[in-house]
Amino acid sequence: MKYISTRGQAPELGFGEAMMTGLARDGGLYVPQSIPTMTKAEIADLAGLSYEEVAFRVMRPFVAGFFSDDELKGLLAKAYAGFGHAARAPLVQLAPNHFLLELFHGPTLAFKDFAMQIIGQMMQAALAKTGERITIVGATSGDTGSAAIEAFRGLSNVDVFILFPHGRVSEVQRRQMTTPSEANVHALAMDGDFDDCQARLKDMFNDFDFRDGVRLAGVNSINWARVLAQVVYYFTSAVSLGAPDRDVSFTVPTGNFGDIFAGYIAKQMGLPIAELVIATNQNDILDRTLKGGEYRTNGVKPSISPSMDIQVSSNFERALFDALGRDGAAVQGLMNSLQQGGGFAIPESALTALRATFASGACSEEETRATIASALAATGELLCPHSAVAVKVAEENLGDTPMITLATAHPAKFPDAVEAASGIRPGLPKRMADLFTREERVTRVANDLGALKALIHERLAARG
Ligand SMILES: Cc1ncc(COP(=O)(O)O)c(C=O)c1O
Ligand SMILES: N[C@@H](CCOP(=O)(O)O)C(=O)O
Repeated sequence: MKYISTRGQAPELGFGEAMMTGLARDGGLYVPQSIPTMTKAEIADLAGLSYEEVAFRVMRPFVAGFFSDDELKGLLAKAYAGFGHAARAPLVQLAPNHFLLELFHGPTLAFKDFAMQIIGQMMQAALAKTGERITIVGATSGDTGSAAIEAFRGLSNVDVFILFPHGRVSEVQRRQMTTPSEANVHALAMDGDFDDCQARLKDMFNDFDFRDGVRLAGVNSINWARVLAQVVYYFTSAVSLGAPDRDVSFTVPTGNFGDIFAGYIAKQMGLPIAELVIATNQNDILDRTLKGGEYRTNGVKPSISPSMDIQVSSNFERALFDALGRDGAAVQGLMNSLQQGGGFAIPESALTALRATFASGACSEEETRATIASALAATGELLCPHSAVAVKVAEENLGDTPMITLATAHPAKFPDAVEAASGIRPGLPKRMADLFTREERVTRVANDLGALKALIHERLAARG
């Protein structure tokens, strides 16, 4: 399996190199040269298998040539052993044709654990083969950061620097990132919003002296391996509702577009997905784009679903690449317009292709709060604000096809917002009971590339 860049100018890589590289050297994102498909019979055979076994069958063709079957099975077993639910991603029914896929039973209580736990295992196995040491820098609006720290804390050959927007993540999210005491964990609270954090991360990747000097690696969804691991739960949930003999649709709370892009890959692989519905909060750039044809940023507005406070949606580039007929030069042109002018118009044929796969809807702050309350009253399910955004948009898109809505975080990560909406203050699991009394370790940093690079160099030198 070979991987190519969405901007067409970076070298083709195998799975291991693409995973360790992160951002392509032309600024693009790696995608498989072609998508392996599963037959109807192969999909039907997934029924009744464990999550790990489905993951093995779905991921295997993408990693073949880098990990042997036995290695992959071993890594998957370790990755999901720490999840707090035997099914890993249980499906609960909300209404006759509406199901909720609970993706918050991992160690940090968000869907990010599904990919981060296996990427942690895969990267460690890759490093063991080469004896290298790497520096991970991640940008987070709250959940990727803690999941990355959890996956890499305490390793002697990996340093993890996490940039999060100062004052714009929940207290639980912040403490998950600032209370680990391991010396290889560096939490950095940056002035600005998530888009600024992600822009500085990409700047670091595009500075080859810095990138090569620190052996920079990325664990955001710019890393193809992150997207790949998220494809699996589309299969487990759809099969449990009758796929491949029955179509299903998905509604996905969306920010950086990694999760819904994983659904798009599942569909390409042959899973019968009727609709993929993008659900946004008041940062509705993707909804506006799908409806109006113009991708234009208008400033990040802080919301009660802070992990989705994103306007520059990194993985949308992967969808555009396909919609533009895999024309890397065309993608590069649009990305230049985004960087220089804050947006671009999507060519008509690409827009038609996007609309053939994706639907969309946006949910206001008020609607988010009302949905937390109404879902609790109707079903007993206490939703986090991100999941509530998706439930609201899903409800507007219900039809004859079963709808699966992704619940991406545990409500206890956002206790203030959930309590204000429902009157119930969700509690953290026992293993996290001391989160609020643990000592925090965090460095406040400016939105300044030079200063960030200097700080990372300084920390690495101090670690020896
Ligand atoms: C809880 C939660 N829901 C939804 C999202 C959006 O996912 P994506 O960025 O893959 O679109 C995020 C962040 O990515 C998140 O942390
Ligand atoms: N919502 C995310 C933003 C980063 O997304 P990623 O999937 O690209 O890592 C977060 O919680 O950090």
